[in-house]
Amino acid sequence: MSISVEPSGQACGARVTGVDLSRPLSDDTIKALRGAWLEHHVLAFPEQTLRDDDLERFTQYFGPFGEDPFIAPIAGREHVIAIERRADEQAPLFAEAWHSDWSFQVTPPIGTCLYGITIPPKGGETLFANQHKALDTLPTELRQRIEGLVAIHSAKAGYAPDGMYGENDAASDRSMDIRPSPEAEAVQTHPLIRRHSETGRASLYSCLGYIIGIEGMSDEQAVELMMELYAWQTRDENLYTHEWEEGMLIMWDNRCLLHRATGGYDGHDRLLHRTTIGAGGL
Ligand SMILES: O=C(O)CCC(=O)C(=O)O
Ligand SMILES: [Fe+2]
Repeated sequence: MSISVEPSGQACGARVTGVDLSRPLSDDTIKALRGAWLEHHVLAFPEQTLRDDDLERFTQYFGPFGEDPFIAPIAGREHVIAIERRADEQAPLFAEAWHSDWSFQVTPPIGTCLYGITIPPKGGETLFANQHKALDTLPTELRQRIEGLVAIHSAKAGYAPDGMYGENDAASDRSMDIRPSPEAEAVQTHPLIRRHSETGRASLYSCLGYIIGIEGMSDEQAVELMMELYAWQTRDENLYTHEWEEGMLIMWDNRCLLHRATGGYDGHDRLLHRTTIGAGGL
């Protein structure tokens, strides 16, 4: 069996076939997959039949597990969470704001793996925005304004007790096991332009879901600048729309992508299992 990598033709993303992820992979295969991942930023492996053991083994080929706060792991697993929505669920959609996973951490996970178990017949695509491309094409004037700026990230808008998934959400019928905490008030800074820890390529690292301000700027100034930047980061030219299939595993690179969930599948269940890849020594 030889591995085939077929680019999506969009701003990032490739479909990988010719590899069975329910079996241990050779070092050569892992190396080839890592190379393809660094090149395409999102890899999609269709037609896999994976148990959580397989998902965990695959994840660890690329780094140690990340730390996943605020969402309880599924029963019997420390590092697998369920991204879940029932057919009749009325709670606001999870992860609909553009974000890079856990960007409020000191060292956010370099990647995320997501395996499609129950996939609705339509809707529920995951959108990705290539932030190398967004930076490379950024108008010079805007780039000059953000050069050297440092953003303040926090989980509080979502996961503090008074955040989106906190008390306001407590009476909702959300099926995901989200555990808000005062710890979500913590803040962490990251530069708006960052270098990728493996390729050294620069990208934008700005994230609507978690940024709460910019160092040295008033809130009004920061919001205005962030909105201008987001419009550019997520313009059509930078996007890849990922369409799910049951039995498909994807892995994406949080260092150079934003992503978000979409709805459009009311009346259908959706269930995926997720792990994160920590930075380890990177
Ligand atoms: O549900 C989705 O499509 C994406 C959810 C998400 O943001 C994540 O799992 O990190
Ligand atoms: Fe996410």
